[in-house]
Amino acid sequence: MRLVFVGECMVEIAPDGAAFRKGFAGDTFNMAWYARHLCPRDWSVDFVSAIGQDAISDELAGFMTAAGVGTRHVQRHADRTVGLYMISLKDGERSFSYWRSQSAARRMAEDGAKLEEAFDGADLVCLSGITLAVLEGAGRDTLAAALTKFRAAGGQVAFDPNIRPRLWATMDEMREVVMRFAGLSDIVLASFDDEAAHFGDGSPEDTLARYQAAGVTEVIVKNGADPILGALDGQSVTVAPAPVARVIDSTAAGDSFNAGYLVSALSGGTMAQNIAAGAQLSREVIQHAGALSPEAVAAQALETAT
Ligand SMILES: O=C(O)C(=O)C[C@H](O)[C@H](O)CO
Repeated sequence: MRLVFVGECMVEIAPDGAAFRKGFAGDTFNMAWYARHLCPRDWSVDFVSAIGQDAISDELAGFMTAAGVGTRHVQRHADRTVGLYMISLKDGERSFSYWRSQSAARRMAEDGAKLEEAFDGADLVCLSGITLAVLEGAGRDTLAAALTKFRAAGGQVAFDPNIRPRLWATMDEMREVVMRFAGLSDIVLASFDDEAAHFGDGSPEDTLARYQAAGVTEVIVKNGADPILGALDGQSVTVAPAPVARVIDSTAAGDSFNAGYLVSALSGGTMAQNIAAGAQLSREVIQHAGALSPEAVAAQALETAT
């Protein structure tokens, strides 16, 4: 299997006791990182993005490579560098501050031929609403064309709308772009609180129905600590996640869920198994600080083995 994730990875400044810890993260990279840790060794996981040519960009590229995520399709731009974000925590619930308006990643979809080359031969291409929000110029159209070609050749597209209002010029634009790319996707992994707040959905079933109406065959509606709803080809399931005594940092809850779900699905799991795999990893991740947690991966492996 070959999995390709498209998006932006930034420097992450995460609270660590009274100090802060520097890391690297960004929603689709988080998915790639967790997928790489979960999937069989002979699968490949690649990241498509753009970074700079400075020291911090070199460090980021080295971090990706060390994690086993392929950087062959990460472009390097001399006149830009990587974005940065900081996590603030209140009772375990995260909020973000961003310094990314000029990041290199905004230029990742300038060249359609490069995208097509990156997607060629992949089984799954995964992107998010954040990927779309940051693209400059004609990037969205270029990406849409490459995804269309990839699907026509038999590939599957997974999409998490991951709505970050501050990254969009207007909410109308966000809604239009999210529904356009949902229409180019086979799998949508949505979060009910975002969808309720920005699309006015009254229930997870409303979210499911809206994406099904856009032509998506596989829809998952995550819902925090509440039951997760999934539907594939008209059959739906609901899975209740196990409760967590204390949430330390909810950053990457949805990203890790997606990784667990997608690796399980590509391994031939049933929808209920795939949702359970996603929920189990996400449960570990929110009990650790920062987006990327080797401890959460280790705890997940232990739980799976026992
Ligand atoms: O908010 C973003 O753009 C990020 O990618 C930062 C976080 O790692 C991500 O949101 C967690 O899901």
